[in-house]
Amino acid sequence: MATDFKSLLPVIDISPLLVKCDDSHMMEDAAVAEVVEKLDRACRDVGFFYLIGHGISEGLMKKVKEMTHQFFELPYEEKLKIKITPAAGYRGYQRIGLNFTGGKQDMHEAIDCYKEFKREKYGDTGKILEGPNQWPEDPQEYKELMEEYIKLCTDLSRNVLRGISLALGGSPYEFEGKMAGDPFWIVRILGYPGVNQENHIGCGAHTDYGLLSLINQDDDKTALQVRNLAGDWIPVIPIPGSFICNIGDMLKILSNGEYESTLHRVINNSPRYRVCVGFFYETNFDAMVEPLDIFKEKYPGNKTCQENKKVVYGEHLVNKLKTTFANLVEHS
Ligand SMILES: N=C(N)NCCCC[C@H](N)C(=O)O
Ligand SMILES: O=C(O)CCC(=O)C(=O)O
Ligand SMILES: [Fe+2]
Repeated sequence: MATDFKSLLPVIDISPLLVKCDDSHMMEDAAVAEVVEKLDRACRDVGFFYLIGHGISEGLMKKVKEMTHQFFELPYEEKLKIKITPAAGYRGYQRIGLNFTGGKQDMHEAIDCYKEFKREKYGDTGKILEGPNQWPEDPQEYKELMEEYIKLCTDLSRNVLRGISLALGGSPYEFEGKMAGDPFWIVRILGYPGVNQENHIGCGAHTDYGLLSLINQDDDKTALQVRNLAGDWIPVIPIPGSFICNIGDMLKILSNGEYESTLHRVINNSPRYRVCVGFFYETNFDAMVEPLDIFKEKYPGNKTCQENKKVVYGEHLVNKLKTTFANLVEHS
């Protein structure tokens, strides 16, 4: 059963897997097999882990956060130039309190971005997300930096998922091809004001929606919390240069419930402003997601998941958007 942990999340050095990630016999390498074993333990016990040795430079990760701080420090009117609206495909800047989780306002502001796609590519389901991303003009190099960063995070996520696919007992490629050969992605650029007496929930308890999340958070504040089976909230103390990785709802379904998407929330108790950039690697937007045959065979005991779960990823995302932005109307 997942989420049975007490304190520190596991730390996984993924570098041996990255060296061999294009070799279909990667599991024959002892160092790769060791990484895969660690991924299995982490995904089974916690659903969250620190990722190190991932090949994205600490300099780039820092620059992304520094520029994000610069953006959120701009005057409100300036930020509103890229305001999120339904007409803009729910892409762009949202003020503090616009995002709802579990029916409550979240104390964060954000820029939401989604992979861009051709109009009508995903029919009626995809329509509400159509539109180009809205990048700020200030800081000037932000768009370019983020596009480079997104490319690196996409490649890294695919490779980490090869390890997770092996960890579940599949080939390295169970989360590619039909399911995620054309992976959708989400980027949330998040800013959390320093501690505030009234409501200090930066982001309420939720699970992430897709396959794998890569969280790049400020090094000097602890705000993210992960819930274990006992119901305790475990703080995720930052490790500089690491990503926090966690499993999303689609991976839970595809794995036939063998791995779970773990609940987490954010409370910035520091007096200082915190930023975090979340990259969310998802299945294909139009994938019909249900437990994979191979994992139904391997884990036949997991009946609840098999019986209840079958969802088109894009519909899952759009449903989440509708509750998250129930207050967002054209003229707000
Ligand atoms: N793509 C991700 N992970 N987004 C999470 C956003 C925060 C939770 C959201 N308001 C909700 O209610 O789901
Ligand atoms: O701010 C964080 O550390 C995590 C944010 C988060 O959980 C999310 O956007 O899904
Ligand atoms: Fe999350």
